[in-house]
Amino acid sequence: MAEIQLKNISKRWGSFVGVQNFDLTIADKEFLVLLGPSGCGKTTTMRMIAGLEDVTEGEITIDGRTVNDLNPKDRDVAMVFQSYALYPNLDVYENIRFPLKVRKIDPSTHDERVKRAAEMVELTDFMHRRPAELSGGQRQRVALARAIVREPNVFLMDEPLSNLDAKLRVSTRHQIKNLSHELQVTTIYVTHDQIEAMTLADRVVVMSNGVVQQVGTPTDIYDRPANTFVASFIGSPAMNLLEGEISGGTFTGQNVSISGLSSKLESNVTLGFRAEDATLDPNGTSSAPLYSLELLGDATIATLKLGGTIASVRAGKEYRAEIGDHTAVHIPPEVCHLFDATTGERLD
Ligand SMILES: Nc1ncnc2c1ncn2[C@@H]1O[C@H](COP(=O)(O)OP(=O)(O)OP(=O)(O)O)[C@@H](O)[C@H]1O
Repeated sequence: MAEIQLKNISKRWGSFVGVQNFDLTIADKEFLVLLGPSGCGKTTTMRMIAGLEDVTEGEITIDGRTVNDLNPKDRDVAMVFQSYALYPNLDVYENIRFPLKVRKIDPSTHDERVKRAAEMVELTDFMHRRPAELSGGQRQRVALARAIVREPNVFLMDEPLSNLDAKLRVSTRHQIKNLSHELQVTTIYVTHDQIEAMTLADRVVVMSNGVVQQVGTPTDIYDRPANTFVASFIGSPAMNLLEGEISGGTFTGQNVSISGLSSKLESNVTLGFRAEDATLDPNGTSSAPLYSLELLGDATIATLKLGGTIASVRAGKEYRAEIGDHTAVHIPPEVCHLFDATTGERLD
């Protein structure tokens, strides 16, 4: 059981703000992902929870106990880093066993615990290899097993997949998802990869410049981004954003006109729509030249020039056209997201 509360925590180095007023309760057994671009404060937040970085302001509690002044080793958290941090001269078995020795856990339990952790990450056949004799994926699994073997209250994972090649990332991601289901331990996972965030998280925290932009389930964040930063960070391709104005329920801008929108708004807005929500429809209301075409196998992404903006539309896998061809596009009003043109905040 481990509920973590971040009570308005901030981190400053001199006048530089790394993390500002982060306020969130992470439920027991929750898998929370901190997502954002490089330098947005994800690792700093995690290091404050681990006790590797002082908190400038605010309070962190784990199960109701304030841990601000507690040593990392007394917080009952296990960390997995992007660099596996294994001991090169110890074999897999001894690497996994290491935290049990350090914590002076009853030696008669070690063998069973190490074997169980190794089995969970499918390392049973590699117990007597040294790290240099393992692939990157296997090394990361040793690091995972070394965290699991401690049976901690909290897992903190900092970009654990980023040193792996694309295929291994996917299989290790599945393994982490499966492990987390099995272990039911509160986990905070840092990544800048939105696919990892969407596939692993119970809730995602999107950060930018040290500030939380939105907290929600992957579906919330995808379907109702709180602002244009989140809208353009989540989703591949990114959400299309068009500058324009709305009046009497009609948006006009970037050579596009869309009717049937909220008639309450009379202002400059940013209109967003996702590639899969628009169609290349011969009866579409707007026409635009094709800028590029990407064949993905299961679909084709057509990129159009809408006024001064490039926008992507997902078309069928058979779709073909020449660059420069004019294509009609249909953007139904019900798929549109509206944001304040100045602040970027969601309006509807
Ligand atoms: N010890 C430090 N002194 C001063 N600034 C720091 C220190 N550690 C981190 N920062 C700054 O704080 C900001 C947040 O860093 P942090 O490592 O948390 O970002 P991140 O989101 O994890 O990025 P990445 O994905 O690149 O790891 C960055 O601008 C970074 O340069």
